[in-house]
Amino acid sequence: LKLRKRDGNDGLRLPPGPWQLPVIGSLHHLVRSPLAHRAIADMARRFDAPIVYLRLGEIPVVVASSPDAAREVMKTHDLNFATRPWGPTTQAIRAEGEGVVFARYGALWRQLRKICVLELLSARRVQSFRRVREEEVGCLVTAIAASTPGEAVNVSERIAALVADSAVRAMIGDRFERREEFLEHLAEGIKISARFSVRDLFPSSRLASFVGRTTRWVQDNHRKLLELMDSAIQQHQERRAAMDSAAGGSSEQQEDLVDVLLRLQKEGGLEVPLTMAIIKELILDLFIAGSETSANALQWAMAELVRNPKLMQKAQDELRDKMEGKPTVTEDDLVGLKYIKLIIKETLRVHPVVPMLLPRECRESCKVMGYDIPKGATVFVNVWAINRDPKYWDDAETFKPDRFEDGKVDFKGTDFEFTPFGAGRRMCPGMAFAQASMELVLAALLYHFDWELPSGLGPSQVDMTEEMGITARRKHDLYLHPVVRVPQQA
Ligand code: HEM
Repeated sequence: LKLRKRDGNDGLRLPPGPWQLPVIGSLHHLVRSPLAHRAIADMARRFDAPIVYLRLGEIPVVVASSPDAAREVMKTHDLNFATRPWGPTTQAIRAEGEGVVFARYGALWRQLRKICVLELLSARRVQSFRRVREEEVGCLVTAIAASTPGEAVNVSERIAALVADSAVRAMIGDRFERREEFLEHLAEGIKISARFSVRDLFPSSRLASFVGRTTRWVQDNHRKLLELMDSAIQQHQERRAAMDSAAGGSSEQQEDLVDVLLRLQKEGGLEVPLTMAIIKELILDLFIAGSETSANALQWAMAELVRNPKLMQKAQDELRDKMEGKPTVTEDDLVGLKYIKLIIKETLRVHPVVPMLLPRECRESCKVMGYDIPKGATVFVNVWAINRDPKYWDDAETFKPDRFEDGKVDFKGTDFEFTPFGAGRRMCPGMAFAQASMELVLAALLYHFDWELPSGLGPSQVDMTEEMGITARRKHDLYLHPVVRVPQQA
């Protein structure tokens, strides 16, 4: 790995980066390691640089790799980096409505963001889905308790199904007839979107567009998902109309997120009208942003705990002391529990499921850490590297939830050595939603069961191989034997 010349690029002082080849730029430095966050962390360490510059195909890419660089991107110059790149794949599928996650900075994004923060993902709304979460977790515990004795349970699969089911109920409601079909296409979409799209790296090349089959797959899948959203919306409208006429126009019921959006659309008065296309994209965005992330974080948490039986025991002792044999875990029981929260924080430090945050784009040339960042560059923040940097963390590679006990560092977006949800204007608005679902699931799994590894496997042998999809997830499913300790009341 040689240092690319720092100067000499139109007089710009670009951040250091590896040497480049014509056409492909720095791509060859990443092909051997599909886990880009690791390869780029390695580069930053070798250059001893807080920020790294690469060129991936035609795209200039800058990766902030220290807390100070992260602060400059997400606080000092937040507004300048508050847009997302708009590559050919995004363009192709978001022709009618941008959604919020990949929306460009502007009036539409500002409005959708406000709707997310104030209406869809607010603490009050998250609280309104408490019954959904408790019921779904109850079903999970029942299913695990009923599993065949002596057979290991696929914990990864169970967690993913629970998170997806809870999300469908909160977002589209209990009665969506095409639920299975929707979840299947969503899973397929998540798989395809994780594929590398040649066309996005060479947006001006017609050849890349020709070989870029991924874009077409993504497009087909997206079209199908939109059609399914159409039918969900139609079902909502029919139900609402029936209820309104039965109740003389004053029906009150628990709203799911589609209900909320349809109500806001009807009330009107918004700066940018909420079209059906926007509503559909927004709901899909929330599904994709919300399910994979929380499910993967929970799987990592369980894997870390079986690797560290003493920590698992500590969490179980706290839960079982507090609960005194109560037959079900409810969200009231979580108040005052400390260790579960520390475990979730430490999981997101060691396994930040969105390891380089989502890409931002530099709107106007500016300087970060004294280096020139060209207009149009794609900008990432390598939180995976920052979260494991021994300059900021003692014993950085070790899973130690107790490190957060003094409460000094949190993931709320003000401590730049720890931003698994990002920071600033584009920070994750789903933090409260994620926390509520992760805490209850983890508490129930640890309270009702003890967990044993398949025979012959010691804690240090638990496979922790990582795979990059749209999130950094476990490559292999986690299988464990549950032993019921506190039976759940039917
Ligand atoms: C462990 C769980 C989660 C993690 C680690 C996570 C992490 C993130 C990260 C890193 C970003 C990008 C931030 C940036 O660019 O600075 C993001 C954006 C976003 N997340 Fe989450 N997220 C989680 C759960 C959720 C949930 C449950 C929802 C909604 C139900 C959600 C909705 C969103 C949305 C809408 C955005 C886009 C925000 C924007 O671009 O303005 N996330 N999330």
